[in-house]
This record gives sequence, structure tokens and C-alpha cells, in this order.
Amino acid sequence: MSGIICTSLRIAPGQRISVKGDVPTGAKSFVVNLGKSKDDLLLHFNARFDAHGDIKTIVCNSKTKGKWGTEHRETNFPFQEGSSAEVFFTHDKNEVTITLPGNHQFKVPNASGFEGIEFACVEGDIVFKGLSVA
Ligand SMILES: C=CCO[C@@H]1O[C@H](CO)[C@@H](O[C@@H]2O[C@H](CO)[C@H](O)[C@H](OCc3cn(-c4n[nH]c(N)n4)nn3)[C@H]2O)[C@H](O)[C@H]1NC(C)=O
Repeated sequence: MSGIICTSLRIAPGQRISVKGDVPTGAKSFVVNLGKSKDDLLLHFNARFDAHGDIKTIVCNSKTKGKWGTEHRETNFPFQEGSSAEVFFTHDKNEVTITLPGNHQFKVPNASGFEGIEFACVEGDIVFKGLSVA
């Protein structure tokens, strides 16, 4: 599926990002990347239906100067092939809060320490429907 890249964003700590998309049948994996650039990510959010050896698992990580940080796995997996999905993200200097469909929420450390998001990318098996900030 095609991806979408947003640059020159000015998303401050505390602002809530919404990413919406439709998950096609047969989906294996989709990604939401948030940060300063593709190589400097405050959050790599990878929903794995069946990818990289994981089944129905969310893998989160950070990336600094192109190098991956420590993975965090979330087994609450409320995504369904053939349905729409909306995920919310907020951040501060210490952590990133992710709110999944059905309102399950979890946090991962903000290993990057970034206080602000300028770059967003949504790619993989998701038909992008929108990104908004509130
Ligand atoms: C056990 C063997 C070594 O560990 C494995 O090492 C893999 C390679 O580093 C890990 O997968 C990477 O995990 C990264 C996050 O830590 C990224 O998810 C990386 O994929 C980057 C990526 C995926 N995508 C993508 N997904 N779908 C599409 N179309 N594009 N775009 N960029 C994945 O290839 C994978 O998560 C990791 N597994 C474990 C259990 O640690």
C-alpha cells in the first residue's frame, strides 16, 4: 500500500495526533513514524499482523541518527483486517502515550527526548485516510 509523508510539522508536546486509515484484508504490517526525520524518530509504531516473526503484536521503538533503540512490545492488538483504524499519539519529553481503537492506552519511553514533532510517515498495509492534530 502507498505511504504518506508529512514534513515541516510543528506538533508540540501535549498536542494529540490522530492517524486514520483502512486496514485491507491480508494486511501483514503497517507503520506510523513520528519524529524529526526518517532517521530520527521519537516513535516508530509498527502494527504487525504477521511480520518479522510477530503475530498480532505492536512493536514500538525509537531511532536516533538511523540507529534503532530498544523495542517495546504491546500485545493488545485491536486492529482487524478489512476495517478502519484510528490511533492517537501524544508525547512529552519523557514518554509517548498511544491510544488504540477501543481506548486501550499504553506508554513507551521517549528515548529520543524530542520535544516536538516535525515529521510523520504512515506506510505499509494501511490505506491512509488522514492525520490531524488537536
Ligand atoms: C530475533 C531476531 C532479531 O530481532 C529482530 O530483529 C529485527 C530486525 O531488526 C526486528 O525487526 C525490525 O524492528 C524494527 C523496530 O525495532 C522495525 O520495525 C523494522 O522494520 C522497519 C520498517 C518496517 N516497515 C514496514 N512495515 N510494513 C511496510 N510496508 N514497511 N517500514 N520500516 C523491523 O525490521 C525484530 O522486531 C526483532 N525481533 C525481536 C523479537 O527482537
